Amino acid sequence: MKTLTGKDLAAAIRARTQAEAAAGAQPRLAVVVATADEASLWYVRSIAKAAAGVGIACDVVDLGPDAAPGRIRETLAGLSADPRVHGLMLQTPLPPGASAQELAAAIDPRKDVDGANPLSLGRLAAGLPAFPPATAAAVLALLDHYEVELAGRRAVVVGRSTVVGKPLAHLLLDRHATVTVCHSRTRDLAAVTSQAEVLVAAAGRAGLIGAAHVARGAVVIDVGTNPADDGGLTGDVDFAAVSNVAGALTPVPGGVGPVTTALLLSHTARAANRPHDAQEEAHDG
Ligand SMILES: NC(=O)C1=CN([C@@H]2O[C@H](COP(=O)(O)OP(=O)(O)OC[C@H]3O[C@@H](n4cnc5c(N)ncnc54)[C@H](OP(=O)(O)O)[C@@H]3O)[C@@H](O)[C@H]2O)C=CC1
Ligand SMILES: Nc1nc(=O)c2c([nH]1)NC[C@@H]1CN(c3ccc(C(=O)N[C@@H](CCC(=O)O)C(=O)O)cc3)C=[N+]21
Repeated sequence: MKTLTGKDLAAAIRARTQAEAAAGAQPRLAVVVATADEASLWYVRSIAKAAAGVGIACDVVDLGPDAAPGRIRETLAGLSADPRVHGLMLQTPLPPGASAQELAAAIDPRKDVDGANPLSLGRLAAGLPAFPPATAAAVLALLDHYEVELAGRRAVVVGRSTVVGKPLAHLLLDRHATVTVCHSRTRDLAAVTSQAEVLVAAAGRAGLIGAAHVARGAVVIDVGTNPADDGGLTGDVDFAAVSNVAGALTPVPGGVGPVTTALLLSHTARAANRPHDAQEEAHDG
């Protein structure tokens, strides 16, 4: 069994991003936060730290866990219109009553480095240039880095969220995989996932994927980041059990997570240097 770590790939992406960031005006990423969720705040701190390391300015705009949806929307609209800001992301979760899907429509698609605006997902689905969510892009980047063949192969994604499962299904389809998406209403999950040659777990349920869910030799990517009893993080995959069956498996931590952060910054550098790259037809002018 091969362990597919993300650390070296993340470092390579950061090095490339640093060079790209140094090539033009300093890129700036704004992260809007309206939560007290510890995992989410950890991610924000790690984005800010990694940004500093590659020469990208990062503004964290913390509106507090009680922010009204209108206030979040106005903040996003203001940052969308601010020419100093190249990348803009709205952190989830959000306060009760605030819809990420609705609010993300206020993010200028050219600055939508985490692919959250419904326009970005629509363009992705239509095969048009757009920034995919950094997490979905990280899964593809890991598969490419380890030269995992996708064309013609059976891929199964567990999870259908707008940030991970859905965009990932489109990215895999684009690469000519035969894609099945599972969710909480899927009957006999193991019967479906054990057909996968490439299995991606993005359900947010610790240990959901056990040995019986995995075909011998399959490549398994674990997107889950669940709080563990020891205060650390654990994935959706039972690592010990599945490592006896899978051909290759990503660890948590140290797998998809670091690549996600690196790609968010890479998208920001690209948005700064080539603002029309991702959204050629979304805006005229
Ligand atoms: N490493 C990284 O960079 C990132 C990691 N994550 C992690 O990935 C995981 C998923 O995140 P996210 O997509 O936002 O989560 P959501 O809660 O939004 O979505 C979870 C999905 O999994 C499905 N699901 C839940 N339970 C089961 C089950 N028992 N069997 C089958 N499907 C199930 C849900 O089905 P239904 O639609 O029917 O409810 C839903 O589609 C989380 O652990 C999160 O922390 C997220 C973003 C980035
Ligand atoms: N709009 C939005 N987009 C997101 O992508 C998003 C979000 N909101 N809200 C929160 C979740 C969570 N998330 C993580 C990213 C990286 C790590 C990561 O790098 N984790 C380290 C380990 C961290 C540790 O050990 O504590 C690792 O996996 O190696 C974790 C979690 C992105 N999220």
